[in-house]
Amino acid sequence: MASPLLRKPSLVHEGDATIVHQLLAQDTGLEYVGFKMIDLKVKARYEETLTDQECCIVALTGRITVSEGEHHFTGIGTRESVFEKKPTDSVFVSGGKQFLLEAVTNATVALCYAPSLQQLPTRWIKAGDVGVERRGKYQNQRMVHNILPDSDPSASSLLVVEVYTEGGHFSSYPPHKHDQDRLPEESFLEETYYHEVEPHTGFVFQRVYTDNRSLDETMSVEHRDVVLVPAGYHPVGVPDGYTSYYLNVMAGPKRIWKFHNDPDHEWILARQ
Ligand SMILES: O=C(O)C[C@@H](O)[C@H](O)C(=O)CO
Repeated sequence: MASPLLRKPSLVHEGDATIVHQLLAQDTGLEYVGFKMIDLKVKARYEETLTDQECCIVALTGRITVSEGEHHFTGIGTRESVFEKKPTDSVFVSGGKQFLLEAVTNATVALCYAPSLQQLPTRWIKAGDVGVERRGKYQNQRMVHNILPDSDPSASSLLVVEVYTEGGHFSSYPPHKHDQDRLPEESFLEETYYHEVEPHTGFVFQRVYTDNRSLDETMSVEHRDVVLVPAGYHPVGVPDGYTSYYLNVMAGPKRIWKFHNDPDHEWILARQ
């Protein structure tokens, strides 16, 4: 039986847009994180009015114009494939506002949602301002694009990152979790993983498990699948020959990413 945490692309046509994923509270049971993935053909338009959620619009591939009120960010987006491995542009919009997307080329756009706790200015998060971070060693090396990290005060509850993991490597590893609101040791954050794999016929493995194993799901994840992480450790392993990309959205009661490593595997970090 398929895991309830693994969501396959659904391809629902809505006007000019194809909704590849729509994972809102009613679809997932998540309280804080929402996610949509949308494909737009050139010249297609997609409009949305935010209520109590803020949104980070990530120009995943292709070029789009994003308009909100008097703001027009024209032709933003930097890549034709996420596997060009360069940062892209995003736009942050607070709750209560309306935005319009117009595709300048064929485009794929991620809409990342979390509760809007404060009205904040609409902001173009420029590709050039996205922090690129290399983490880990040996087969634990991976590259992270920090689109909306907790050090950036542009959002009230959203956190957004992209991660690249080469074949034969693990990321989100050693396994860590952030499912207890007990700062300063750990924060409570739900998380979604939107995965892409190059070549697209590939797959990765993701395990989501808690200390007492009341949750313990190991999933074969394919190109464009989403994995929900309501709680627990959530490592990703990539088979040889394939490259993994994922986009993470995180949110919880406090906008701090403070994770707790699985003590059984934390020794990985201490290797010389
Ligand atoms: O460092 C990584 O391998 C990426 C993870 O930190 C990932 O963004 C995540 O699990 C966040 O909680």
